[in-house]
Amino acid sequence: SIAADNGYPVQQWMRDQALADHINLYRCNNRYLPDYVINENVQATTDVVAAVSSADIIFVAIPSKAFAAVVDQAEAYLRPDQVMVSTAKGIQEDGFLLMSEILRAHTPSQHIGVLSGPNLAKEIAQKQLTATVVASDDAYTRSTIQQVLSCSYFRVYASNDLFGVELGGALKNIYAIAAGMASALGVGENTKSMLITRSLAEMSRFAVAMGANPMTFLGLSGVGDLIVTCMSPLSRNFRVGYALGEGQSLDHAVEQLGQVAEGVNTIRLVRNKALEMGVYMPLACGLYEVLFNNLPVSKVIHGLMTGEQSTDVEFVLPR
Ligand SMILES: NC(=O)C1=CN([C@@H]2O[C@H](COP(=O)(O)OP(=O)(O)OC[C@H]3O[C@@H](n4cnc5c(N)ncnc54)[C@H](O)[C@@H]3O)[C@@H](O)[C@H]2O)C=CC1
Ligand SMILES: O=C(CO)COP(=O)(O)O
Repeated sequence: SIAADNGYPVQQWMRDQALADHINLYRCNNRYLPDYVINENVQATTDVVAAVSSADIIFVAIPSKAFAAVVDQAEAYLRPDQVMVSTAKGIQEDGFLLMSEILRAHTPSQHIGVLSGPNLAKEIAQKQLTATVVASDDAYTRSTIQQVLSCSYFRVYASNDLFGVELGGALKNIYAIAAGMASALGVGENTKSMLITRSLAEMSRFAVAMGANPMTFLGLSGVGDLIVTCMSPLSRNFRVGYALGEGQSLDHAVEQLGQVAEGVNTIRLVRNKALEMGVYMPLACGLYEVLFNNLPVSKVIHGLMTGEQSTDVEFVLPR
């Protein structure tokens, strides 16, 4: 919609023909943003060939579980000169792949990027002042996305640390679940601050082990996205955590949400990967035990508070 507001013709691909017809007729997506008027430059379609074959830029905004399957449907119609950008914040279980890695493996594009940052969809729809990060190792991709998406309420900053930006978006969902749970349990502000800051330490430790630059976590896609997702009930991951903190089961919390909360799956994948790589992630591992092995939260908190006394910023004073 931002690209359309900026005057570019946009094709929005979706599976549901009735919803596509509704959007084209009434300029409105009732299910997600009933109060938002969709620009005339957006044409909804269920025809993947029509959607991708004439496009210069393709944003893939599909939950990570279905990301590769949808990209595969389009692959035969894609060209190397097209810019392909992922907006998904998750990890594919098979091969522990990031979305940029799927784009690289499943498309001929020479211009791959990711878009990530503190970007709650509902607030962007309200035109709240917002900033994001486009990450790519390709300067053309970065400048093209900055040009197409920047407007009076949306700023696009650039990075060349694709993995760092992408991992920031995926990993913060884990800690948003923890923060939602803490909020439901009525913890103090000191506690929330400790949780968010130690989450950042853990996220950046893991990302560095995966080849990312720790400095990226100082930016919008790191600390920025972590703050918004750990503090806002607009975050679906936060809401799942809140429901768990109120005593609901994980299945019930996810079912009640009715939308994707990537963190639920990401915890499992990251916890296993951390154990495999020997990366110390007490928060993610503790949350995993609560979610999947019914360990009482109080036990996890006790373990965390009495665990190893370590350093504050390990990139300053190593652990
Ligand atoms: N909603 C938000 O505020 C933000 C979401 N994201 C990320 O964007 C990704 C998508 O999230 P949302 O759009 O919010 O999720 P959502 O749950 O609100 O919507 C997902 C959409 O994808 C469609 N979908 C699911 N499986 C599909 C498949 N196999 N083929 C085609 N379409 C399929 C669903 O029908 C639905 O319309 C996630 O990785 C999320 O982390 C990133 C930034 C902000
Ligand atoms: O990534 C987001 C905001 O930047 C959206 O978070 P949720 O997926 O938790 O709603």
